[in-house]
Amino acid sequence: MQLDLPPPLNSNIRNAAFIKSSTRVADCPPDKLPEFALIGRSNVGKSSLINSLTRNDKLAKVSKEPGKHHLINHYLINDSWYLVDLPGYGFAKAGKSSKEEWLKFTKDYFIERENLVSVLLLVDSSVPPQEVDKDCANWLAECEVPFCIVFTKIDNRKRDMPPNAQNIRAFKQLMAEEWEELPRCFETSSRTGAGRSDLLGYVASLRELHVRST
Ligand SMILES: Nc1nc2c(ncn2[C@@H]2O[C@H](COP(=O)(O)OP(=O)(O)OP(=O)(O)O)[C@@H](O)[C@H]2O)c(=O)[nH]1
Repeated sequence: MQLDLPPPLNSNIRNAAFIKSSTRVADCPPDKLPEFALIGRSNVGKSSLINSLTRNDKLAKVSKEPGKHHLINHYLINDSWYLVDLPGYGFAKAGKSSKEEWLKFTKDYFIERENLVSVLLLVDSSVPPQEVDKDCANWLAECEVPFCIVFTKIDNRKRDMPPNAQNIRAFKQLMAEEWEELPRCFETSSRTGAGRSDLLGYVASLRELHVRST
């Protein structure tokens, strides 16, 4: 029997453009196109990953100083879907009020944004598991927001830290204590491009499912 499926979407990125920064969900671009949001601790490498995926070093601003941006940044990919950079969480200098603000801000986004297909939760592989990342994963699951885990900086071995592969294993073990099944995990480096095509392929397959279901 021949199944009448749409042709698979191409995972290549041909063009990418910054569209706008929003301070409120209400100000985001119209929610007609599928979108994928990057979230993670401040400095985890969100902007670098956007630049690596799009092969455009100038698209998203890479920062030396953590926790500087408090905006929802929309990038239009191939004129057909969005990559969205959300403010980082868990930066050391943040006071209680800015943490609460972060929670409210991003929670609104997750609840209100109907075209959100999946969150990419970025976890820094160069440091041992951080409680705040596990909390974020649990929080996404509780809110029933689909997400995958993207380990970043696999090239970046810190001298005083355990090897990255060990940190990744430890994070998965920590999650496995509470989760029956782990979400999809990717191991990436924006420096070397490792994991890039796997992640783009996954995003393309989710977009295909999304297109079929709408
Ligand atoms: N070695 C290495 N360094 C990386 C990688 N990705 C990001 N970095 C570095 O990590 C730092 C933070 O990167 P960003 O991409 O600005 O991180 P961010 O999550 O967007 O930061 P905020 O906007 O502060 O939340 C920069 O110094 C990057 O050069 C990577 O794959 N390998």
